[in-house]
This record gives sequence, C-alpha cells and structure tokens, in this order.
Amino acid sequence: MIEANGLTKRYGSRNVVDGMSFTVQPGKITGFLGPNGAGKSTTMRMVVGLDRPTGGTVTVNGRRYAQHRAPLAEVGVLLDAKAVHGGRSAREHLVALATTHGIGRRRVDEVVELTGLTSVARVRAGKFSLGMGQRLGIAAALLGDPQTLILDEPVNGLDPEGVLWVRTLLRGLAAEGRTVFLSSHLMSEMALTADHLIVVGRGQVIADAPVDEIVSRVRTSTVRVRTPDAARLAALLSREAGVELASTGADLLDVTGSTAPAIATLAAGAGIVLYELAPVQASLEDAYMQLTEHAVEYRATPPDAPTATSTSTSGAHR
Ligand SMILES: Nc1ncnc2c1ncn2[C@@H]1O[C@H](COP(=O)(O)OP(=O)(O)OP(=O)(O)O)[C@@H](O)[C@H]1O
Repeated sequence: MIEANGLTKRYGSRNVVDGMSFTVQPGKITGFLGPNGAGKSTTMRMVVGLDRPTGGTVTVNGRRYAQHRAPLAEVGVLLDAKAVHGGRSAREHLVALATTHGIGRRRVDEVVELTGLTSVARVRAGKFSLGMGQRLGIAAALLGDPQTLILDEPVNGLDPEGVLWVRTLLRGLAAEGRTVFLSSHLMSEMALTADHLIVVGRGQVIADAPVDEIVSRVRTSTVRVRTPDAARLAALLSREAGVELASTGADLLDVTGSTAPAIATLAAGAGIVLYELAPVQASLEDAYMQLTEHAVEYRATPPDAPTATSTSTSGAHR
C-alpha cells in the first residue's frame, strides 16, 4: 500500500506537487493519470526517495522508502527505462542489480524469462529498442519479487503484443494481492488495465475513484442515429434550436443537443425509418478530457484557430 499525505514538492516558486493525499490499495491496479507536467513522475520519484518532499509524507507499507531494509524486495520501480548502462548486456545489468541487493542468479534468470528477454539477454542494452528497454526495466522492477510495483509509462514503445503482455502481467500481479501503481498517457490501455484511477492536474488530485465510476460520471449528450434517410433527418434536426450534427458515415449521424425520444418522434412524424438510435457511451478518454479540462498546461493551438484558445495560465507550449 502506498499512502501520500499532503505530499508537496516545490521547485522555485511553484508547487509542482501541491498537497496530494491518496492511498494506492493492494490487490488492484491503480492508474495515475494527468496532463504533461501535472506532477506524476515527481510524485513517483518521491515515493521511492529519489526526490525529497518539501512537505507532507509518503509511505510504502507504512514506512518511508529509505526506512525499508530491503527496498528492492518491497518496491519494484520502473521510472526511466533508459537508465541502464548501455555497454552492459541485459543479464549483466540485472546481475549487477541483484548482487548489490543480495538477490540470487536464479531470480535473474526467472525475470529474464518472464519478460521475454531470453534471446537477447547477452545483447548490450545500448543496442536495445525502446520496447526491449521497457522489458528490461520491468525485469529490474520485478527482480526483488516486490509487493508493490511503481511503473511510469511501462507500455511506452511496446508493440501490441508487448502491451498485452504488460497488461496480463500486471493483472496477474494485482490478483496475487500486490499493489500496482502505474502511469500512462494511453487512455484506451488504462481503461483496459486499471481498476482504480487517481487523476491529477497542476499538482493536485482531481479524481480518485474506480474506473467505472469515473467514466459513468461523464455527461454525454450525443445520440447516434443510423438511418437510410440521413440527409433528410439532418435537415429536419438542423432546424431545432441547440442541435448540432456530425456525420460519421453515409447513414450515420451523431446528434448533440437533443434526446433519443425527441429524435425518434421527429423521425416518425416525417416517416423516416431509423435502424439505430442510441446514446453514445462515454469513454475513459472523454472522462479524462472533462476532468482535466482546466488543468492542462501545455496545449497546442489548433491549426485552423490562429488566435490562442489555450486555457493555460503559463502560456507555455511544447
Ligand atoms: N528537477 C526539477 N527542477 C525543476 N522543475 C522540475 C524538476 N522536475 C520536474 N520539474 C517540473 O515539475 C513539473 C511536474 O513534472 P513531472 O515530470 O512530475 O510531471 P508529469 O506529470 O510526470 O509529466 P509528463 O506526463 O510530461 O511526464 C513540470 O513542470 C516540470 O517541469
């Protein structure tokens, strides 16, 4: 279990982590989401003692990371997959890590196999692709067979087979009762992998709830209509006040600002046959976009909008 209490990190005049309190529970996968610069990596670094909090506390299984006698056996961490000596082979890297933590060679072989690195275990890590580097980082995180795993963007650079492998691996680890805390910008993957989400923006917790609950909170007012008479229905709907239309296919309309009963009534009155009429389900991405609407610091200006529409207060873009 990871417990943060009023966790704060100040850089210069800004709290990049600003009084965060949350608990990451064992036995489930908790996703850590937030826009670029929201403070996710800094928070994860404070959990494992790589950054010192300016205020507040964070503990793993009741103790600060540095207070654990065998930290690698307590917490496995993947923060930066590139943080590997490029001249060493994958196996040498893992053996060096294992040796300094009193972990046997057999466990090195186990994690090499578990992460699918057997065929490249003797290749210099400097020659690794991004995906292979991620696997090596995950192997290192698993080395101490820890109860808690902290993974910053673990699927970054992995191919679909690799992404599925990470998902299955993490699910298995959570099912064993371990605490799994991971960040990712891939919403579709987070929706499939995580049980619970902590969403942050500008250094603060915006939402902390099960994935289903976060998605169900989203208001969608879009109704999808399939009809062979889409053009006529579109013409009728466009006369209604507040209705907006998007055509997503020859016979498909996405209607916002109306309701399914109102559309059905209008269509029936005009003798228009409907094949499909259904409210569009919100996705995790929709939920995330709504939640972080006012917390995005770095937003590109759309190409067709020459004047800045960013909600950024810093005005920074990247
Ligand atoms: N060592 C540092 N010195 C000064 N500012 C820092 C330092 N490390 C991070 N920051 C700033 O803290 C803020 C939070 O950064 P952090 O990397 O934690 O965000 P993040 O949520 O992980 O972002 P991303 O999704 O882009 O990885 C950023 O504005 C960053 O520039």
